[in-house]
Amino acid sequence: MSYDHWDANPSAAFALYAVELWHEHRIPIILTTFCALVVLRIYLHWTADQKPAELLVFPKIYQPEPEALLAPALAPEKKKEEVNNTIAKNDETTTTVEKEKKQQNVPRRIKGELTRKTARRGSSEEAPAPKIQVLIFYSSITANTEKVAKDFAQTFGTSLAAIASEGKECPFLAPKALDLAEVDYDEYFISPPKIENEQGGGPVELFYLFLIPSYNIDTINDNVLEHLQETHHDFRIDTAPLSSILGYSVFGFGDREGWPTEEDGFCFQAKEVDRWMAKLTARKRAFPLGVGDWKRDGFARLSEWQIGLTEVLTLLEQTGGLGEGVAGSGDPLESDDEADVDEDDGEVMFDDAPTDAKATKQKSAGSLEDVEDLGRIMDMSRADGTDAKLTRAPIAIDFTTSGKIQPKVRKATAAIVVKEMVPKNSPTYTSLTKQGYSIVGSHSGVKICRWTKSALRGRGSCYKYSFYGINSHQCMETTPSLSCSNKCVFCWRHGTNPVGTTWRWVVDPPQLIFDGVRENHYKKIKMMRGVPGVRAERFAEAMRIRHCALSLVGEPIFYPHINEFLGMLHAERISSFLVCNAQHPDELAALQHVTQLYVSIDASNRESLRRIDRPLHRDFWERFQRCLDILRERRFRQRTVFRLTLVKGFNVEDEAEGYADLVARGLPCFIEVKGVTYCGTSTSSNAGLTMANVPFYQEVCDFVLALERALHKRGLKYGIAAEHAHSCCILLGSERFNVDGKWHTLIDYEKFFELLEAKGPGGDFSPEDYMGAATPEWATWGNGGFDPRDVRVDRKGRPVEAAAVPAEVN
Ligand SMILES: Cc1cc2nc3c(=O)[nH]c(=O)nc-3n(C[C@H](O)[C@H](O)[C@H](O)COP(=O)(O)O)c2cc1C
Ligand code: SF4
Repeated sequence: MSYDHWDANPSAAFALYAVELWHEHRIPIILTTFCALVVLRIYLHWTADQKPAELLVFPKIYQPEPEALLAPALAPEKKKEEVNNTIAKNDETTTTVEKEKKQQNVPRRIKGELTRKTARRGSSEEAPAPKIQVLIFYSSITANTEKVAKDFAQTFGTSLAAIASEGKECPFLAPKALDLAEVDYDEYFISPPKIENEQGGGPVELFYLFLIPSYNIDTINDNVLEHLQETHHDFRIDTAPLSSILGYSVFGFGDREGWPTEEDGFCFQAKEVDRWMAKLTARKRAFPLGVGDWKRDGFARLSEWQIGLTEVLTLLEQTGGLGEGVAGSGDPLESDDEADVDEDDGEVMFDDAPTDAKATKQKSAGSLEDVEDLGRIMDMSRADGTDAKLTRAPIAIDFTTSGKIQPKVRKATAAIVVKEMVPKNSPTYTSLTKQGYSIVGSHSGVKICRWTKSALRGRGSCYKYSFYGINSHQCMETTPSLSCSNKCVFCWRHGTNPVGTTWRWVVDPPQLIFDGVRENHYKKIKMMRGVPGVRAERFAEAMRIRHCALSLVGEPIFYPHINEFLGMLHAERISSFLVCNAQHPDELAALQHVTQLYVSIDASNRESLRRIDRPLHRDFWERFQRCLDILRERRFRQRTVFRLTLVKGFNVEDEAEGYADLVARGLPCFIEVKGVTYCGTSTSSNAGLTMANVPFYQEVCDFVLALERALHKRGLKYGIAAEHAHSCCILLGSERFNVDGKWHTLIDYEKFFELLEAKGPGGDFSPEDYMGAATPEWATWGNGGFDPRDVRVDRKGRPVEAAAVPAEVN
């Protein structure tokens, strides 16, 4: 290359030189530049990690003030120093101006959770937890309630002070008693007042209690009620303006001397306050309405109510809510109209569907999983301390032929693939849980019956209260075997229960079943806490099961460890009414003492029985008769009952004579006759059953009179002892239970347990040994059988004078 022209044209010469240079050294130039860029990139990346908050794309509005970035506890100097340090560090890579700009324009990067302004109750977050202020509103004319309210505030305050979770400050402020004659209604009942936390800091949430004596004369109560009602109806105000309070509950004082029943006005104003508060709070009834007679049980009832409330507030403190369940618990799935619930027929179904949905989502389990479950169940049983031999199931028991029990032990391979009767992912499980059953283990179930709910609401117990003195709200309805060997046309189990003649499933240990059914029963009772009309007194009583009806669905004596299960009930002084279908004579013969032993007598002859019960056993009639013989043998050991279910067109007409023959064979202590309940399911429709098959109460009466005549004709000493028209049910008794012209159908339960404890489950004692007091007059034949203490309602919940409503009866 020549450089002669440098002088003539230096710029052209330089360009020429640069091009030449490029051509000669372009590879090292490119590589050097590349390396320099890589180094720069690494450096920038590294410095970016050091300053994560500096994102350049957000506008200024998201930029918090520098002070806000710093902990409020820092001293101003320290804050300034830190800001300077941050800026100085940034200067290493960018200009100060750029740094400040970035500092102001970027949002703070937040790591972890947002800090809530209000800390959740029981949490350890920084913001002060809200305090709970219990306000006790009372009215009082003759000053009784005023004194009670003031004392109550003291004692309740003491119980609340003991509630605080471990290591945490007590969330409750001292309860305040407020006289409704002095408070400004607008301040408390149009919207909850803003209450100052006297202990300083943190918000205050409110819980309302009411102590209300009733007066059928004009008093302050009328003003209060009028105000509550007007507030609810005021179109300018939300219909539930008090929905932000935590909960409420009402207790009423009254006088049974002047106002013996609620229909007569006992505690009527407390009921009214309860009703309006439910509306104003959007059903935040935290505990059922309590009522007490000022002169008799007022204080006992009040202290029960207080115990219940303490439990509710403990739950509130721990979870922040009133607990799962029905209206009043804050459960959003509840009916949104209190009146609807008030007017239903008492049937509140617990839909376990979410669980089902989960269950159905589970992938289908194979036999291998069943084997694992079996292992699990056995392990659990041993952990429980249950006798290992009780868990050595599965046992394959052949129920298809009668004779001495011969458990057929199958080949080893068959035992390995043994399945659960009702696996969680089965349609049967889904269907049963949708109907309100809780499935326990793999073959047991528990459900709250309609009468238990009815009794909790003071609307009457089932016929077993009238006949045998059983409180329906203390009755647990359960079965240890959901499987049955019949497919009765009138079965209200919706045809979903498994059927079989042989136990071919996993056998759960009795302790697992007992614990599970008890736990689920109580859980369902607790869910009734917020239901309108539930009485605090009965609710408290219901938390102690006293009776078990082993009759829910399936065949209880199908369960191989039924005697052990009964032993567990009796050990807790829970009486047992066991209903069997007269198809398992061997198991019946092996059955130890139960409080009352039922055999279903669904027909008087072979053909009728086949049509009605649709039995799976080929030798059903022989089995049936053998069961009657066993009952006859046992009549001085067990309190035996024939249960006749009348289905018009199937087993009523002209069958009284046939039934009398069966009675002559079995000689039961009692005969219960009831009209069938139509459940309207496909099972019943498929079986050709319609409402026309349901007998009227008068028809049941006619049948019973015909049966009585037929019995007398045969020289059998039976008479009509009691009735429960509401359930379409009538009881005939052996004269053994008629003492000096008075029927004694009630049971002395305490005596039964004493005898059992003294003589053992197979001990020698007779039904007369635990015969109870005389049947109450109102329950005897001709008097209807409805407990005068309860309020009779029709299916809409309206009080009625007399009704014969066929109902679910077990
Ligand atoms: C005039 C009068 C009317 C009453 N009316 C009823 C009533 O309708 N229903 C009821 O259960 N109790 C009724 N009682 C009973 C009171 O509710 C009961 O005595 C209550 O404990 C009074 O509370 P106090 O002293 O706080 O006012 C009535 C009492 C009086 C004196
Ligand atoms: S109907 Fe049956 S389960 Fe219900 S309360 Fe009466 S006995 Fe108990």
